[in-house]
Amino acid sequence: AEDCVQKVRTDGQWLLQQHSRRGQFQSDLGVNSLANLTPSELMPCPGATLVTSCMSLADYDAIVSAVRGALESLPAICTASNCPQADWAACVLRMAGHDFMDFAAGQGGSDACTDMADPDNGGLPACLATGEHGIALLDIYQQFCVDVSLADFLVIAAEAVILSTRARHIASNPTAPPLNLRSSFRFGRVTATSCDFAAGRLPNPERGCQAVEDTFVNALGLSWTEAAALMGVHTLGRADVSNSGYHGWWSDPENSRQFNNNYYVSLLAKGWIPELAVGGNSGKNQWERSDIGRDTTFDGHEMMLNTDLCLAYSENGPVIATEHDCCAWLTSDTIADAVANNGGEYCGGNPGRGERGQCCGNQNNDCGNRNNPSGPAADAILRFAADEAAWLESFTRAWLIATENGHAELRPLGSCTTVETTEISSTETSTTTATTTTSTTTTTTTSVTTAVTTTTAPATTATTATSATSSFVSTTSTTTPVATTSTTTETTTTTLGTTVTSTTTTTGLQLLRGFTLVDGIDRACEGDGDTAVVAAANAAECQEKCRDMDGCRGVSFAAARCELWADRIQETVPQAGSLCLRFRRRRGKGGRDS
Ligand code: HEM
Repeated sequence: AEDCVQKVRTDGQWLLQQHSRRGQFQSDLGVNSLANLTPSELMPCPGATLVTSCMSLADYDAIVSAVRGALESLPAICTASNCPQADWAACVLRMAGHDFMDFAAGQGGSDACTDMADPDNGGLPACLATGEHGIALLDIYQQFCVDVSLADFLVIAAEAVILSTRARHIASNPTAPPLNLRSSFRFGRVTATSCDFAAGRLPNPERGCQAVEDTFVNALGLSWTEAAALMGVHTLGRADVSNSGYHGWWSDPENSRQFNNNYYVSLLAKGWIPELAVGGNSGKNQWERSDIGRDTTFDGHEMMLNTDLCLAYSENGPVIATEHDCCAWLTSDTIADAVANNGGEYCGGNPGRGERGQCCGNQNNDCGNRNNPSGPAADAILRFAADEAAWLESFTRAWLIATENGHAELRPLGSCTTVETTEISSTETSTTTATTTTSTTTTTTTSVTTAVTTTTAPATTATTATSATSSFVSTTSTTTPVATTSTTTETTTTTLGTTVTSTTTTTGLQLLRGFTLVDGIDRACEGDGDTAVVAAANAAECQEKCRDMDGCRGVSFAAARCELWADRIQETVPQAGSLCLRFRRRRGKGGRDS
C-alpha cells in the first residue's frame, strides 16, 4: 500500500488511493490477468456435467453446508480495512447476481457464464478459483461437479452465503424474519462454457435507472419493485477501485456481512451528494455520504451508484451524479420507520432541528421533494427500509425469476428420486402376494419391506413365487396431481389372479413448462388484476387452461377453482390448499410456443 498514489481531496474527506488494499492483493496474485477466462475455465473439473440430471434435498443441503462451512471458517473480525467474511460472501453472491443480469431474449441468465472482462466483475476469479482470503469455491465445486452443473452450483453457492449472512443477522436480531430459498429452488440449469454474446450486457452504473429498466424490467421481466428488491444484495460487500473503478461500502462494514435491509436504510437515512471522477477516472461517478456521520477514512468510505440512488430519488428524472448536482436526503418525518431501523440514527445524529444541514452540509439543492421521493421504485425502497419481511418476500420472488430465466427444463429438488413412501393397505398386505409389488414397481422402499415382513405369508416363499411367476404379472398405473407438493400414483398389480394396490406418494408439484411456484405452497395470488375463474380437476389442468389462453400470466388454484390471471401477479397471501403459479410462455427453437 506504500506504493499507492495518494492524493487528498479538496474537501479533505478521504484519501484517494490508486489501489485499495484488496485490489492490490488481487493484483499481486495475478488475478486480473485471469479476467478473460470464463467461470468454467477458471473452475475445471474432469468429467464435469453440464446439466444436473438429478438432485435431492440432501444434495442441495450438502452443497450449502460445504459453502457455509468455508465462509464461516474465515476469521470473524470485521473492520473497515479487514472484513474477510463480507469479502468472500459478497464475491460469491456477485458471481450469481451479475451472471443472471446478462439474460436477454432467451439467451444468457444463470448459466455460469458472464462477461468476466466487465470491470464490475473484476476480482471474481479470487473467490472462484485463486482464493479470496485463501478460500476458493473451486475446491468445493470439485466435490460435486460430476453430478451438479456449474450453473446450478453457483446459484446454490449464492443461496448458501445468503443463508449464512442472514443467520448472522438473525443471531443479533432474534425476531428478524427468516428466509427460505430452498423450498422454491429448482435444478437443471445448463452450464454455458462460453458466452461471447454477454459482452456489454451488464448494466452500466453510469446510466442509472435507464440501465435498471433495460436490464431488469425489459430483459429480465421484473417489476420495478422486484428490481429494487434484488438490488438490496448490495448490502453485502463493497466496490473496489481496482475492480470496477468505484469505491466504498453500500452499508457500514458490519452490515456488509449481514443479509438484511440495511441497503434501503442507508439509501434513506443518510445524505448523499455526487462524487465525480472516482479515482481520477471521469468515467466513474458515484454518490458519497454528505451527512455528519460519514466516515472520512479511505477504508470506511460509503457510496451509492447511480443505479442504486436513482431508484428512490428523482429531480426531473431519476438522479445521475454527473447531471444532478444535488443532495439526496429526506426529512426524518418522511422516513420515521427507516430511522427506527437505523437504531434511531438519522444522518449520523438525531432527528430534529437543522436536518438539512445535518444531512447535506453546504449542498443547497435537494434531489427532488424532501418529503416525497419520486424515483421509479421509491415506494418499494420506503417499504423495504421499514419492513424487512416485505423486502424478503419480494426478494424471494425476484431471485427465483432471475435465476430461472433462460432455463426451460427445471425441476424441483427430489423430483428424480421421487419416491418417499410407499404404502400397502392392510388388507393387501395380508395376502401372500404382497411381495409382487417389489417385482413390478420400481418404487421399493423401506416401508414396503416393513409391510412385507408383517404379511401372513413367509417372505422367502413369496419372493420365490414372484420370480417364478413374473410373466403372469400385469400392472396398471394412474397418476393424479393434487393441489399440494405431492403427486399420488396408484399402482394395481395382478399376479395369478390376486390383486394388490399400492399407493406411491412422490414429492414435487407437477409444474408444466413455463410455470413457477410463487412464494411456496398454501399461498393464493393476490392483486387487482383481471382474472377469469374456470373449473379444473387439479393444478395440472388449471395450468393447461392457462397455457391455452392468450396472455395468461399465471394461475391461482384451490379445490377445483382455477383463476386465470391476465395481469402480472404481484404478490401472494397465505391460504391453505392454494397454489399461486406464475406463467411465462417460453418459445421453442423454431420460435414456437410451448
Ligand atoms: C444495476 C444493477 C447492478 C449494477 C450496476 C451493479 C454493479 C456493481 C458494481 C460496480 C460492483 C462493485 C464491484 C467491485 O468493484 O468489486 C458490484 C458489487 C456487487 N454486486 Fe452488483 N450490480 C448490480 C446488480 C447486482 C445484483 C442483481 C446482484 C446480486 C443479486 C449484485 C451483487 C453484488 C455484490 C454482492 C457485490 C459486492 C461484491 C464484493 O464485495 O466483492 N449486484 N455491483
